[in-house]
Amino acid sequence: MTTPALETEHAPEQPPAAYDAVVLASFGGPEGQDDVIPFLRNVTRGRGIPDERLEEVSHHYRHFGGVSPINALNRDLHAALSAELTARGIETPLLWGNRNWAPYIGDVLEQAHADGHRRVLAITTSAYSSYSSCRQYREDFGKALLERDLVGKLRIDKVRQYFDHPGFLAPFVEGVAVGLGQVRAKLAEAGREGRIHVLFCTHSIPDTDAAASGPRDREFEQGSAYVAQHLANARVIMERATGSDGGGDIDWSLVYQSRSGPPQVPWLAPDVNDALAELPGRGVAGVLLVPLGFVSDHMEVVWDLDTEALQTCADLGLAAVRTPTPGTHAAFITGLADLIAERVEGGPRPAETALGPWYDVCRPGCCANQRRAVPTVAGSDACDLSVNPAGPPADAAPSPGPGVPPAGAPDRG
Ligand SMILES: CC1=C(CCC(=O)O)c2cc3nc(cc4[nH]c(cc5[nH]c(cc1n2)c(C)c5CCC(=O)O)c(CCC(=O)O)c4C)C(CCC(=O)O)=C3C
Ligand SMILES: [Fe+2]
Repeated sequence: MTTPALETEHAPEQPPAAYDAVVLASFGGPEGQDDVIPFLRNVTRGRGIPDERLEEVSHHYRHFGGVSPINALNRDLHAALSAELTARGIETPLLWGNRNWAPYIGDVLEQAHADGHRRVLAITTSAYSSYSSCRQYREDFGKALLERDLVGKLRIDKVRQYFDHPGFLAPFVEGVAVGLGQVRAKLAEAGREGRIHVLFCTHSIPDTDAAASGPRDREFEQGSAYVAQHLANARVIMERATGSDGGGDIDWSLVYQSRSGPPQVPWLAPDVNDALAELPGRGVAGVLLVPLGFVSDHMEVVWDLDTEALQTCADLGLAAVRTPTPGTHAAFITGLADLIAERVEGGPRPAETALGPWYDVCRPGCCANQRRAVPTVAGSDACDLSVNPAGPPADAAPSPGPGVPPAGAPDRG
């Protein structure tokens, strides 16, 4: 018997394989008023989010009857993607499970194993690289395998982060092109003149998570793969959406939203509302809000942008339009099916920025935000359960790099 290597070098690409099932993995959300608090407890367990923040966020959900839009959106996405796979002759069943609400990913994986599946491919509703948007999914898969005694019995691989896949970008290019026309029309209707500014909006994350995003052995703009991926996307989108109509002089910036955590902990800034407040003084009369960080119109979009940020625009006298998320846009569904086909049948790995195509197998320590080694899947980490089926060795903690919080920092499993 050979001892498994601690830092097994996998290629960033994984050869195509005969998967028994594909699992669409998402965040999950409450489905009624009674679910709101249990859901928020699931999300924030052990993560040092202040009670006042939870209280505030609970009102966003209560405002919509305690129902997050996310589960219905995922059911639609699941139906559209299943139909697309079937139409292409890919017979692999598409399952759906969430990290924070039923159907829980652990239950879905356990059932998949009971149904005879041995190797599954995960695809998440998260496009970029960071702890929250990539590694936490890998850790939750690992936890599910450990808790359900499935280590070594069920293998989970993962589709690469698809921030710069053509199918994810196309709906934004279209949205910005159409949206700029809508803002211009609003200004003309009001007989107003002034510049238009495009705000690309994404989820804020702690500065330490931003610095730890992506593989440790690569340098990124602003020291963060998460930030660099958004900036690279914004440039491609602006070029494509404005290239032909002379709008190339339109200013844009990347801004952040939905910050939580204690105020003394630094998170990516500026907040979208603070950025908006600066614009009228710079001669800006119209604003396009582009939800670049999000896959569908879930709570972060319908509350933080459509409710709060659009109100800020109204207060400031800015004409504003929010562009669509990819949702079930045909190009996005085609793109997700292509990403799955890439792993089932092989084929090209398209990417629209110089940063990608991203890794099928995450590099050691990629997006890790704790000193302790947490079991994962779909990586070349020492703690990857497919590399070390016995679980992470005691000395497998990734060496502390930039962004790794000191020992004793809140556990965010
Ligand atoms: C990068 C990122 C994405 C984008 C990528 C992706 O799409 O996956 C995202 C998506 C989402 N975040 C969501 C909801 C929440 N996120 C929270 C808290 C946090 N998010 C974080 C990051 C992200 N989150 C972080 C660093 C925290 C702090 C706590 C921690 O370190 O984990 C909290 C706690 C309360 C609060 O503080 O807001 C809630 C309720 C929902 C569901 C929405 C719905 O119900 O429709 C979705 C899709
Ligand atoms: Fe979140």
